[in-house]
Amino acid sequence: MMDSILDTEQMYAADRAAIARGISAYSLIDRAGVAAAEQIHVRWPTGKILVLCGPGNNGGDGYRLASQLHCWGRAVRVMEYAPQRARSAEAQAHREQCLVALEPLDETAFEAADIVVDALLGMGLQRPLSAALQTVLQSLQASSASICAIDVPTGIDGNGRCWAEAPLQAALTITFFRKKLAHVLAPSRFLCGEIKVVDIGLCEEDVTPPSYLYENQPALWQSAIPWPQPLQHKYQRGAALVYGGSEMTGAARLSALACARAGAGATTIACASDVWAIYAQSMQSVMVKRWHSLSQAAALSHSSTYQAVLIGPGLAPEPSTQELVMRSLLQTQVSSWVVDAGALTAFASQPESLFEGIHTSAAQVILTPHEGEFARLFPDLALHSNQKNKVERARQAAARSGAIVLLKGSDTVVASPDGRAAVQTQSSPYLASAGSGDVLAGMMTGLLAQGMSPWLAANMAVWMHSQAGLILGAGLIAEDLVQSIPTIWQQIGRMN
Ligand SMILES: NC(=O)C1=CN([C@@H]2O[C@H](COP(=O)(O)OP(=O)(O)OC[C@H]3O[C@@H](n4cnc5c(N)ncnc54)[C@H](O)[C@@H]3O)[C@@H](O)[C@H]2O)[C@@H](O)CC1
Ligand SMILES: [K+]
Repeated sequence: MMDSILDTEQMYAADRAAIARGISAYSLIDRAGVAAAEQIHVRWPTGKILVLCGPGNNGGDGYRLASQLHCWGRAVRVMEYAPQRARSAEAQAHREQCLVALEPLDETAFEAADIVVDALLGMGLQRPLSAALQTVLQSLQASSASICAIDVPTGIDGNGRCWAEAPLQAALTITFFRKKLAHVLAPSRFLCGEIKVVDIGLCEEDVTPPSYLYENQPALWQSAIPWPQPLQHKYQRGAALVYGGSEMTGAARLSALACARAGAGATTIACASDVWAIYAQSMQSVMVKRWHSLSQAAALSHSSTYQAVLIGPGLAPEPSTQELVMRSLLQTQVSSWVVDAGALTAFASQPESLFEGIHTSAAQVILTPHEGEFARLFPDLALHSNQKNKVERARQAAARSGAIVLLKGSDTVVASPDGRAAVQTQSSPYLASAGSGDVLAGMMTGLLAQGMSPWLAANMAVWMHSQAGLILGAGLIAEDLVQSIPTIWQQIGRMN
């Protein structure tokens, strides 16, 4: 079973469940402190350590780890922020038992330390930082010390929400039991530096109800990979249809090639007859079908010739596209659909009709918006008009639309209407380039054509796309992503 990712509430609930089955709150801090000390000692075997302890249990972890490092002979100082604040009995007990002298916080000491441990605030952060605390963070950041955050870098909460003008940037973040949203979503993930998850005696059964949020890793979809069988012919591997636009013809061509390289046995582009020659001249392994009317175009997906359809790349966001989507989707016999790009924006003025179409259709649909397209379809869930985190926004969009929603970005989230969600945590900024999304949609369509479920195909395609970005790096263009798909397949093959 894969480790799930928790939000702050789920982590507090898991702590309570562990306490209820007999692990004391004191012992949780004990375990957290010792485990964190081990990580720090391994990562920085030498050097002077300064531990900054805040008023809550995050500070409690700080006192405990300082004692442990002291026992191992490390040079440790402990400085307290807001020592007069009331603290939990367990944090107070660890404070009283701290083997290192407690000093008031003194910013001038930062420069003398090689490693500063930030145990100021953790999951309990729930209001904007005071100006005084922000100044402390600024001096710390300006110092040459390496910063190790306990649980989360001070300034962001466990769900990744930022409460500081400039939250701390850590080199290492040590967290407990499971990663929290802050460790996987952007931009907070980038403030954590390297992330180490340590065991403090909690188990998955302590998470009730279970969390259905995961990191997108091969373990999520590996067992469902549609490896071709020796006796299969090309149509048994899966046939895919890609609707091509009349102006931006490159998009559907990229998608179709990615679809074929993702393993569809036969890929067809369908386009209006006046642009047929453009497609036909440039495609070789991909077939090109022409249509003369919208109803002819829609009818292509009314038979069971294809197992997957991609509609949107290169299509104009206009009423005719909306009509094509509705006409084809409502009577489709193709089981899996990807609706992307122009086919999403075409519904900007009436997204409910798209959702109604999806609910009515026999097909399972994946919507693949970036934040801009998402805002057009789900204005109330858009990034700047909704306080909720990206996972929650995508989950609500999936529930509303009845589709798998793949919300793109440096932390692409795939959310299913049934509540499952996954976050892609490894990605490359070079993927933000023209045509990259067309390749992603094509790869997904290719996997769907081979019979993968939409949930798994969406995640696997996102992972493959990210890997391609990481391997290619600077200088990549969308065409390179298509070319690199065989390399990614080889990489996946070696994992089996
Ligand atoms: N049983 C548990 O709850 C465990 C907690 N652990 C640690 O405890 C942390 C959570 O502990 P807490 O819930 O006590 O939370 P924190 O230690 O993060 O902070 C809570 C304290 O900070 C204050 N505070 C909140 N926002 C503030 C702000 N903007 N400026 C100044 N003070 C602010 C609160 O009033 C409260 O006193 C975790 O992040 C983790 O490090 C670990 O020891 C594992 C077990
Ligand atoms: K912290």
